Amino acid sequence: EENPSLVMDYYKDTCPQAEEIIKEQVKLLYKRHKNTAFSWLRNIFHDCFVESCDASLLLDSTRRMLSEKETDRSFGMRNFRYIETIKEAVERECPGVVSCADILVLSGRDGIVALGGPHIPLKTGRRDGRKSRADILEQHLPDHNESMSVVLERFANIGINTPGVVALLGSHSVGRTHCVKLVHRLYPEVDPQLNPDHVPHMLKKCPDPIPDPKAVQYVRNDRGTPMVLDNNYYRNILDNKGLMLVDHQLAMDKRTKPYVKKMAKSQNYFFKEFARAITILSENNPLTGTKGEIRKQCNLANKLH
Ligand code: HEM
Ligand SMILES: [Ca+2]
Ligand SMILES: [Ca+2]
Repeated sequence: EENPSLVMDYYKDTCPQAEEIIKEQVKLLYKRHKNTAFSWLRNIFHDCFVESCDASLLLDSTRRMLSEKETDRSFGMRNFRYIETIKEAVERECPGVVSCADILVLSGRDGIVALGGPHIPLKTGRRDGRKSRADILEQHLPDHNESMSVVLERFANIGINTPGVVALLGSHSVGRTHCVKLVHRLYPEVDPQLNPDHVPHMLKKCPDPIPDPKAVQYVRNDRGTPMVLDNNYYRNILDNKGLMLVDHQLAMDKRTKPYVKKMAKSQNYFFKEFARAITILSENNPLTGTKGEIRKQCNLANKLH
């Protein structure tokens, strides 16, 4: 078949331990560096949303092409070297069998669990792309102060509806945002839409209108439960404590606000919509069958002979 679909447990005959090994590695890494779980979750968005879940995100720059990782939209992304740790563990057991694209998605799934989120059964069988998609990345990934209309439209393009978008942005219930992405809300004057109780904290964390690019200055996305993927994000944004403009808009826009309120009230509803949307995102336009390849190392396309 030309375009086989993703299936549950694709590796059951070729590498039955694959999902178990990935889960174990995600747990071990999480013990040492809690923020790896944030990265695995964010990776699903940045890889899958730009045309395809093909691990193009993980490729290093070459002489001919800029990596996706090095674009401004990928600002702050981290822990890529630990994806190689997971890949190496899988390769030791089953060399050349499991794609980086599947490892990226499954580590994201297991990262969500580490953060207290739902367990989401996901299909596998993705293969790895051979080229960076940095050139078209901005056509897909919204900017942090994009309008809600653009955001909703871009997600609709891959089949994710409004409650799905609201749920996915709940990922900003964990992790951090660097001051470079926030200073426009603080200087030259403070955005009057920001909760005045939240402003001193933000000013303390981001004291310079032009942050020193080398200083690691950031604000935690959710001051209440920064390490937990929960519905506290929705309470924050309803309380005008959303850091990015997109977060704030989500609680203001009449199309999204009803879902924000519903998710603020019900963690169950948030998790249900989140699981549904992650599933759609993770199945966006994968390479299957004979397309692409199984990379040996996640940061490099294989050498062709
Ligand atoms: C309109 C859509 C979105 C925009 C504009 C956006 C933008 C951003 C920005 C600017 C940051 C801060 C990066 C930094 O300064 O270090 C961030 C962090 C993060 N985003 Fe998003 N995001 C969006 C949707 C998503 C989605 C759909 C997910 C997951 C499925 C996600 C997961 C995360 C996570 C986990 C972090 C924290 C990363 C860390 O602490 O290392 N985001 N996002
Ligand atoms: Ca990709
Ligand atoms: Ca939280």
